[in-house]
Amino acid sequence: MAENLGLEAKQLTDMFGDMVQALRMNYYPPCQQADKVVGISPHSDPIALTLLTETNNVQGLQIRKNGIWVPVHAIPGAFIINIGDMLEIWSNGKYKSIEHRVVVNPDRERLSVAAFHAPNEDSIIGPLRDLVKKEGAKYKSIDLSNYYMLNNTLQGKKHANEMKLVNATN
Ligand SMILES: O=C(O)CCC(=O)C(=O)O
Ligand SMILES: [Fe+2]
Repeated sequence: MAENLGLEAKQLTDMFGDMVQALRMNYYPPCQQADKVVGISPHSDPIALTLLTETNNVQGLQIRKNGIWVPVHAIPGAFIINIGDMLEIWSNGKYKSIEHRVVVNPDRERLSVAAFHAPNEDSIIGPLRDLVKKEGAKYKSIDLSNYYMLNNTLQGKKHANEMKLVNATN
């Protein structure tokens, strides 16, 4: 991913410092009125990178592409990799975090495990210096504790959008 940005791999991996990994297990009971509810509201993950697995192979994850909800057909047993808001910010907007939601199934329960990857607490969240030199910063730089204090509701791409500088073009 770093090479694709014209950087050395180390420049991106160094951003994680002593990396933090957090696991979330999600359980979505079946719902007879599945079309009237959501399993998880639309959001992007505020961290850097998510590895996700649908443990009982029931689909339900959808990503928002060009304003349209697209179902993810995961290969059974494979990880789904989602880019989080931090990677969008570090890459100065070259990588976009993915907005996603989960719909429920009328007949079957669904289980998933998400492994979130983020830097340790003394990190600064902001665009990588070499990218800023070339193209100017499109996002603010703030320390991690303040970053996590940004409104943490599940509401679209909250963190990425709040970090965006007003004059940035994309
Ligand atoms: O259950 C899923 O497939 C997605 C869960 C999710 O988006 C999350 O835990 O942040
Ligand atoms: Fe998520």
